[in-house]
Amino acid sequence: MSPSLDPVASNTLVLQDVSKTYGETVALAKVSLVVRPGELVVLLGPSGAGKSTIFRCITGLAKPEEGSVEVLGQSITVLPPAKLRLARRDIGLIFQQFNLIGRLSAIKNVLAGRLGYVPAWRVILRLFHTRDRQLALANLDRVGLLHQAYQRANSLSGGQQQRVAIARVLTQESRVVLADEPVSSLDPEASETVLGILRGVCHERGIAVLCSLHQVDLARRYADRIVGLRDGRIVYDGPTEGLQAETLDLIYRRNGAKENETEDSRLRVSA
Ligand SMILES: Nc1ncnc2c1ncn2[C@@H]1O[C@H](COP(=O)(O)OP(=O)(O)OP(=O)(O)O)[C@@H](O)[C@H]1O
Repeated sequence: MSPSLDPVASNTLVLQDVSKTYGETVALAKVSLVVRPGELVVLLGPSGAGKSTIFRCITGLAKPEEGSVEVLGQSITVLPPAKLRLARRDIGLIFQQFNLIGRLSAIKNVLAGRLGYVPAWRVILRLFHTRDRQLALANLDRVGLLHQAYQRANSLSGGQQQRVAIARVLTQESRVVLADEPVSSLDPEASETVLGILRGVCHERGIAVLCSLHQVDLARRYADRIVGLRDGRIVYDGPTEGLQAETLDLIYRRNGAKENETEDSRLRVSA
């Protein structure tokens, strides 16, 4: 079924035939994918495959030459700047390097998730409503950090900082979350904790999560669905069980797999 014809997906994240080039480099070639509410989709692909470009197209930071990107039914590719800013409120971002303000407490970082909702003067004076503070505390509790709410962010471990970043997107009340290599700088134990929480909140709150990873074993264990990207093209879209050696060869082009796969050689399994 074409992604845009799926009635559930029309309400979350839909990319259809998205192409993006940088000079001679084809970063994305006719990429179509859907992330539904409460679904954690992991993007796998070697360096340069186009994962970050997908994220930039979804947030409107990169403009595709062709195709459309829809977030919660709004077409990001054609929104005027003021409306794009509003639409971005629905897109929570989780980065490899956490992007917290280190000298501020965990709760102040989490409250930053409300910035799109409160007037600028309240932000400058740091006057958040009680409801916002309660929401921030509840979300810190959800990620297991309530007792560290007033600790400076830069005194927390990497795993704890990433959990603060998750609490921030929950406080933003984003219905779409993009996580760009969220565990790349974490040790194995913290990686498991962070991905477990991300999957938990995705399922509990019906958030559509698109998450890029470089660790195939983690993708297998935490994803609801895998999208494999190679040279800007989707070469696999299907369940985690389909991530066998043959599929990994296609994504990572190992064992002498051909340099130029044709359209027919792509493996596309419906989820
Ligand atoms: N601003 C840019 N200018 C020129 N080329 C770019 C730019 N951004 C990305 N590219 C190119 O587009 C292709 C896709 O890059 P992208 O960063 O999306 O890959 P990636 O899968 O996120 O890689 P990584 O896993 O290393 O982060 C690469 O060939 C890259 O060099």
